[in-house]
Amino acid sequence: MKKIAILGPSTFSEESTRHFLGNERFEYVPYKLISDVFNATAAGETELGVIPIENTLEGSVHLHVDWLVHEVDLPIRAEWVFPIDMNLIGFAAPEGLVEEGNPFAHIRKVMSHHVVPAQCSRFMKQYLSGAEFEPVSSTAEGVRLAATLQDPTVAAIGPLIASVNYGVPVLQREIQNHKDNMTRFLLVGQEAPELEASEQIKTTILVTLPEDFPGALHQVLSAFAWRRINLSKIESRPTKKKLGTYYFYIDLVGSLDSVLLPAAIQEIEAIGCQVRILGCYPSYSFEMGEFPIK
Ligand SMILES: O=C(O)C(=O)C[C@]1(C(=O)O)C=C[C@@H](O)C=C1
Repeated sequence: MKKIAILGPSTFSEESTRHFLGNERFEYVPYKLISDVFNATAAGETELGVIPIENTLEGSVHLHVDWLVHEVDLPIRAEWVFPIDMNLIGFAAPEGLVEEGNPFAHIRKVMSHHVVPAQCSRFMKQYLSGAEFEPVSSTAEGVRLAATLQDPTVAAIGPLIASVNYGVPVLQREIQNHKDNMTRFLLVGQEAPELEASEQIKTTILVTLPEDFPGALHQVLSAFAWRRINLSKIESRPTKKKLGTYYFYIDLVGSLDSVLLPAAIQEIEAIGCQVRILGCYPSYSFEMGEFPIK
């Protein structure tokens, strides 16, 4: 059975991976940090790893993009987009201590993953302004700690699966700013797993522009534009080699097996761009209701 490294246990990473890849075919190995997920996969402890890469409200997780680009050589094998419903998880105020207008005023500390305050800022401002936020390694880790403390003044924000698995009640469901809060996850690894075909294939490339070439980015974009190749994302990141130099991280809708995409890549290489292919992979969305297991 192939192993998949995930941030976990009981995290959104685990919930989303189980949704898309099921419970039977893979063994899920939980790691405390995303850097451990990258390292375990790169070292061959697991064949594959799952990385949260982008959120509706927060945009790209730059740290994870940088790891993928600079620290490891792990091709992208699939991506999926999963709805993220955040829940306030903890213990109700002891009787007599419930403040009028705010049932959560007794909470003095909230623990969760550091990306969470941005996703729940409205609720936190309204109900948890008197609480200190303590970042921990994952949303589920906050719930685990709350379970060990059994202290009504300490709560967590995380997934329902963590509330169930650690036996800490949900105080308020769906506290994220937007109903459609989504996170995009990447499946990475040296070995390609057997997955069901998806209608949507994506290719991710890194492009470094030649120095002193006016209009180079324009030429790169036009190589895709006139072939009607859709860019679903473009982002510049520092090369980390020289101040002021950047590469472009580009997600393209299309396959390397098509005629047009390799031709566009050849064209931009011809003007002196360096191109690194990070992966060509199926993309799954929650709405498709697909389980990409063969
Ligand atoms: O802490 C978790 O539950 C995770 O799986 C990590 C993570 C992230 O890093 O973005 C995944 C989805 C949510 O956006 C919040 C946290």
